[in-house]
Amino acid sequence: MGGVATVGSAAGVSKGSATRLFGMSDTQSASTEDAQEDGPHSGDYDPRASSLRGEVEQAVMDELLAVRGSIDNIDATLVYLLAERFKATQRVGHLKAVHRLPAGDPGREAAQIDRLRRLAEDAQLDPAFAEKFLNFIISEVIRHHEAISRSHAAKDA
Ligand SMILES: C=C(O[C@@H]1C=C(C(=O)O)C=C[C@H]1O)C(=O)O
Repeated sequence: MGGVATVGSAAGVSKGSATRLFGMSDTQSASTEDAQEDGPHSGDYDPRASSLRGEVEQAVMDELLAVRGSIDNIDATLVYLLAERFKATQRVGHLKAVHRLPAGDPGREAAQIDRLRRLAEDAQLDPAFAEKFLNFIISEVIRHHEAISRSHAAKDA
């Protein structure tokens, strides 16, 4: 089986979401195909939604909206990255279920947390936050692995 696919190809990134993912301008990403304003599932998302409208000067609002454009790009990227990570961990879950291995691997987790804390320090991110975030994800992964293991055991019964 091949390795984990790249974020874009695996997630089926359209022109609209590529625009957001990689910060391209509309003209950079434009093609002769149908011009798509939004990504595949952005629905009626309003990037200008705010409770501050009318409360702040227009120039401040404009700057806020510009920065929020970057925040939206980053959030979209995070969703695709997390989706890709969960695809990989689901594969681990099936492997563990087939070979009757425990859902969690505390030794691996300790090494990951140690590494991520150091990476966070390098990146000027709060290491305690990085640890909490990883633990949050891992606990969800373990929940998935337990479910995979149960359904695998039920099939055998
Ligand atoms: C994905 C795995 O299963 C669990 C989840 C982990 C993770 O999300 O990184 C790490 C270790 C395990 O507790 C694994 O063992 O590699």
